[in-house]
Amino acid sequence: MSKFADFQLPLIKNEPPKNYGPQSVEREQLVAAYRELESQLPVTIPLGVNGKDVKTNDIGEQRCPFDHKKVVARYHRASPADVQAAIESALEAKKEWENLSFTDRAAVFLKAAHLISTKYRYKLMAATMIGQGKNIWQAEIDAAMEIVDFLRFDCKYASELYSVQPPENSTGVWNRTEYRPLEGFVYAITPFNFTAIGGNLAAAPLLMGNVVLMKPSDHAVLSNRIVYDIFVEAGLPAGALQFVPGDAIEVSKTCFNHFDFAALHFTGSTNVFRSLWGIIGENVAHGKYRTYPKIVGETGGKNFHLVHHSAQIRSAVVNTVRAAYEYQGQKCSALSRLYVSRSSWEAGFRDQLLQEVKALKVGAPLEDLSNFVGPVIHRGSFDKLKAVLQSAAADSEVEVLAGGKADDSTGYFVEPTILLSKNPKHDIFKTEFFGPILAVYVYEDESLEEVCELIDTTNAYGLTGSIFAQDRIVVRKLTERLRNAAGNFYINDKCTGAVVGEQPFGGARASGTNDKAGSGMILSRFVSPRSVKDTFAYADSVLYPSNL
Ligand SMILES: NC(=O)c1ccc[n+]([C@@H]2O[C@H](COP(=O)([O-])OP(=O)(O)OC[C@H]3O[C@@H](n4cnc5c(N)ncnc54)[C@H](O)[C@@H]3O)[C@@H](O)[C@H]2O)c1
Ligand SMILES: N[C@@H](CCC=O)C(=O)O
Repeated sequence: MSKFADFQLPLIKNEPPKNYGPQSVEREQLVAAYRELESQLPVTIPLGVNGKDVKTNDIGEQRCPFDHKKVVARYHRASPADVQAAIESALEAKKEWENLSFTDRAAVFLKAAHLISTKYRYKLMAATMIGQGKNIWQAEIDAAMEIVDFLRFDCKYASELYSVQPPENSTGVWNRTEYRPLEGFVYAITPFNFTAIGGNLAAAPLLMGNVVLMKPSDHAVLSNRIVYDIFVEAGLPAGALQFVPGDAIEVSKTCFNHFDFAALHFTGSTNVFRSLWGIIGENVAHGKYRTYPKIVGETGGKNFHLVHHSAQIRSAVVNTVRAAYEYQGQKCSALSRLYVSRSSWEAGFRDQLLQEVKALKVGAPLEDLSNFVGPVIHRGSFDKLKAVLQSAAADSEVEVLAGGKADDSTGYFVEPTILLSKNPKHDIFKTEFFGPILAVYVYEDESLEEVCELIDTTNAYGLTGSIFAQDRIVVRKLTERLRNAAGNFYINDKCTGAVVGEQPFGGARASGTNDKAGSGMILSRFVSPRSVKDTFAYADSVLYPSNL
């Protein structure tokens, strides 16, 4: 592969938001795209193997969470033989894909970003709204802005990584570091809740020259397939990315049993990730793989807001409501435990919080644009959340301050709920519910150290957290004290809404490997660097001076 210049990437900037206000062009175009997609349901989705659509005899259904009778997609499910074929054709495609220059690989993803920002923006948003139950704004920040940002910033970070070269060359020597793609294939498993994350789980390793098998979440097959099609339209060669929806355990088993399995790129729940790590670890112990697979996973959270008595109350309330209830609390970053000082609680926090939460409208995204809270994703989630509400209502240690009801007559709707408890070790402060349920503990103003200890040790997670305080000395102390409690830490802001290029995202402890999606750090997990020493001097004596 000849090289005649060091090309510069175009200036990489965040995708600007559109605002979708009344009478705006973007609102009109989005609604039109939504209606068009709605008229085409159910969409048939084949596998994408070696660049070809493959149909199987095994059909799965993705249903609309706010209207569960409506089938959004009928998707073909891969058998073990289909997955095996996908792996072999990915390994075949690898030779050409990894030998393309970085410029050409980056061009594919910059073009995909452009296509999503323009031609496919509203289609991808509509699929995310109908399939995953997002309202307009939540779809815009995910299926338009964040995915475009991932694709563009990945190119910038990859280019920066490639430029990291050994700082020293002895006389007559040229040292170089080559960032080789992994030997084998990458297996990407996507979550339901972010179209952008699904896209980036495939795109990040692909950009570094890897080939990828993508198993979409059963509840995001439509949006994930549109992303796959966009990558292909942008010039991704056949076979570099294989789209294999199917039984999660079966598809994974075939991947994990393959000698050339080189990396897992996962986003989803903690328990699933732990079990996958166990399977891979066991296989490693039996020498099943060519190389030690990389394991990259972003998982659950039980994220906190800590409101100090010096906090500006109104701002802390507004941020609390948004963080807990946007997208029905189904962001891994969502707020689910609030620790508020008694004086703030009594000086207006409580009343404003209740007033705001009771005013939140619940319903389908386009039925009424003022609906702030939509449906939870599926029957399993609805049943689990309903059981949490029932047990809270019967629990003498818990007071239901707002919400508490659930209705699945048309869609999976759960009321935005506030649970107050005097027991800070209650399960409501420990378990990730992944729904619109906020647990509240009111602490005495003078017990700041005790509350920090609670935040840090009550559960196993370490994903996101925020502190609200105007007193700068307190801000400094809390920032130090809670250093390991969150991988994304916010001061006087909500614990959701990380922006690629601004706040690389991820947490440690039970929340994941903290490789930070939307940064160069994660890209470095998908390469196997080679150090090359190129010597120009001739050797002419075996003995060293010290041997003389
Ligand atoms: N930390 C982050 O960056 C981040 C981002 C988004 C979501 N999440 C987490 O994801 C979870 C919600 O997403 P979800 O409901 O899609 O999670 P999930 O764990 O149920 O599913 C995630 C993916 O794993 C697959 N899967 C499920 N069981 C499997 C098994 N036994 N073997 C192999 N694959 C399996 C699913 O089919 C899906 O594709 C929450 O816990 C949330 O906190 C974390
Ligand atoms: N990056 C998103 C969360 C992604 C997880 O679901 C945020 O910061 O809110």
